[in-house]
Amino acid sequence: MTNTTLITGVTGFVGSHLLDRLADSDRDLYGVVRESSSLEYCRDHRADIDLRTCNLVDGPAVFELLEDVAPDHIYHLAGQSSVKSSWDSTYSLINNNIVATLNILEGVRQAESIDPRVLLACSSEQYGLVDADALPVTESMALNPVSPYAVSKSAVDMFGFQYYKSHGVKTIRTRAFNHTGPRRPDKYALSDFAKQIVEIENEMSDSNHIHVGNLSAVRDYTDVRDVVKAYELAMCECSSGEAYNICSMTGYTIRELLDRLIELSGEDITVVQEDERIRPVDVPELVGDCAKFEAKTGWGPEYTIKETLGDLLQYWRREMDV
Ligand SMILES: Nc1nc2c(ncn2[C@@H]2O[C@H](COP(=O)(O)OP(=O)(O)O[C@H]3O[C@H](CO)[C@@H](O)[C@H](O)[C@@H]3O)[C@@H](O)[C@H]2O)c(=O)[nH]1
Repeated sequence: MTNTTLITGVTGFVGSHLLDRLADSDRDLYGVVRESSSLEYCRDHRADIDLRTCNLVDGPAVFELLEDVAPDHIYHLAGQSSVKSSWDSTYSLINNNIVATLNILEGVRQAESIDPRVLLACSSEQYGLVDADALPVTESMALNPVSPYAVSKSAVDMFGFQYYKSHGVKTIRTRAFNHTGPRRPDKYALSDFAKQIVEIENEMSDSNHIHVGNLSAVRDYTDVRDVVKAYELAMCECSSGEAYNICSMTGYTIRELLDRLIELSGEDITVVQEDERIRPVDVPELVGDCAKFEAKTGWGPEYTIKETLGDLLQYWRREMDV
């Protein structure tokens, strides 16, 4: 039995927080990185993480990596995660989300010497259009994806189920609802808003205008640090072949969350909607029910939304310290 964890997407937002969480564990840690990835974060946090360069779309390279590392835990976090840009990158999503996942599942199936648990990072976006009276959504809800991103994640989720049923690959499918926190890239709503607010605070902006998209959408936010805790619990305590929602069970409009960020800053700000930030379809309301996951692991979010938003602003203040 090995004691080896492999993390794909380790240099990404969620990957970096998972690394913070696992850094002091007694497990051997391996990370998969692309040629172009920035490695400083990993090296700063865990000098002895073994980083392997591998293109996950390259099947034979993935098979070789799995044989070589021989993990008993695989956190598969890598992939394209932006819903907004997915309408412009549908073909590359097929590769980076679906083919990459298949390579891992197939590699695990073919490898004779390993039988790891594989956490697949799936998404609430897969539920897509849900009737208001069906909220909060449970895992048994039908998937009605409306973005290319959500279609790709639905395929990842379904392959996870299929590989478990057909081949006994020990997949655990986590369906995380929205999450944010320090280090969140600014292509996502709250981090984008927090960055714009800090630019106004620092007088780096020509005006006190904040540019936004659709503020009426309702989303269920969890702090990324609570999400990676949930991922670790899912890996260690959840049942193979199952899907688990990870969420706060509370919905806010994006407008409410923007207002809270503005209030935390104290700046006088004018909100301006931009057409190019509006999506072809935006799921109106996504609030989850994570009773299944709670019952299995005892997990619940620890960070309040106020702490998360405050830490997000602080992150951008540090990043843009002028
Ligand atoms: N990005 C962005 N979104 C905006 C803006 N203004 C309003 N929104 C709205 O804010 C909501 C959240 O958008 P994002 O932060 O871009 O996240 P997402 O599309 O919900 O996707 C994220 O959450 C999923 C569920 O966990 C993840 O699966 C996905 O990878 C991503 O992290 C959407 O309804 C979007 O239309 C804006 O200026 N920028």
